[in-house]
Amino acid sequence: MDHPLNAPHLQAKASAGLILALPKGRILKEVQPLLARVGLVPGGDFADEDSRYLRFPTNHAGVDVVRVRPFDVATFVAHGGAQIGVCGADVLMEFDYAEIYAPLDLGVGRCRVSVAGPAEDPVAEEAARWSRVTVATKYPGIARRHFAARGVQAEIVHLNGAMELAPSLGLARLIVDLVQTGSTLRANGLVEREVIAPVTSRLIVNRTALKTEPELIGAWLARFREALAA
Ligand SMILES: Nc1ncnc2c1ncn2[C@@H]1O[C@H](COP(=O)(O)OP(=O)(O)OP(=O)(O)O)[C@@H](O)[C@H]1O
Ligand SMILES: O=P(O)(O)OC[C@H]1O[C@H](OP(=O)(O)OP(=O)(O)O)[C@H](O)[C@@H]1O
Repeated sequence: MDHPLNAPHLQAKASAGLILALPKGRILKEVQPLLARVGLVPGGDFADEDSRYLRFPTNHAGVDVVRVRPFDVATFVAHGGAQIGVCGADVLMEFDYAEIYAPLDLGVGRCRVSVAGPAEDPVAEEAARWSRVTVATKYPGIARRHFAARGVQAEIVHLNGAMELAPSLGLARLIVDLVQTGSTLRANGLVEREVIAPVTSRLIVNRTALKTEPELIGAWLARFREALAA
């Protein structure tokens, strides 16, 4: 009974099923030390990246972890399939789900979402003054809203990766993508034109779950908050 989460009435609620959605890939690696500090240890085949299992038990009875694509974490949490998740601010901006509350900045997955274009395209520098632009991106919502805010209509080419190829192959004049070191842009002859927003990963919560299980979910939030401060 060392921690409030071990209180029997909360364990009983958790055994009804609390699900934490974690993103596959780079964020999962970066968030593992935080999970360790939180004291949440996924079990089963979780450590095996090749495992075909998608849902894993943890050391807390009734708390399971699901491992999904980073974009899908937000959708699982927004629809209440998972009550808590870890998700990039880029994904939250893209979907803008009203059902998601994002109270904690986890400080990992630090990058930015930016507009980029060919280094040798001087016209791209004047994109802000165009009335229409073509933009290749996996963030159609962010791109459309960003350009619409200044009265520019963006014609979107929706790609799931390798956006950097789009300008040289004639799909679009500009791209909207994540930039960290800038080396992917440089390697593909592009330059960052404009930063749309800084990005870090957030702990996200389904608002309805927080209302119906304030004690249980509030206790987990407190635990993450303490682990971040430690
Ligand atoms: N270069 C980067 N530096 C820091 N954080 C990043 C970087 N690229 C992506 N991220 C963050 O990590 C999250 C997941 O990105 P990642 O590249 O692992 O998956 P993905 O390629 O979007 O997923 P999928 O495999 O489903 O296409 C992004 O939503 C963003 O928040
Ligand atoms: O500025 P940089 O440090 O080069 O980082 C930016 C790159 O990182 C991400 O790709 P990632 O490595 O995740 O590959 P993916 O999009 O193909 O998954 C992003 O989509 C950029 O391409």
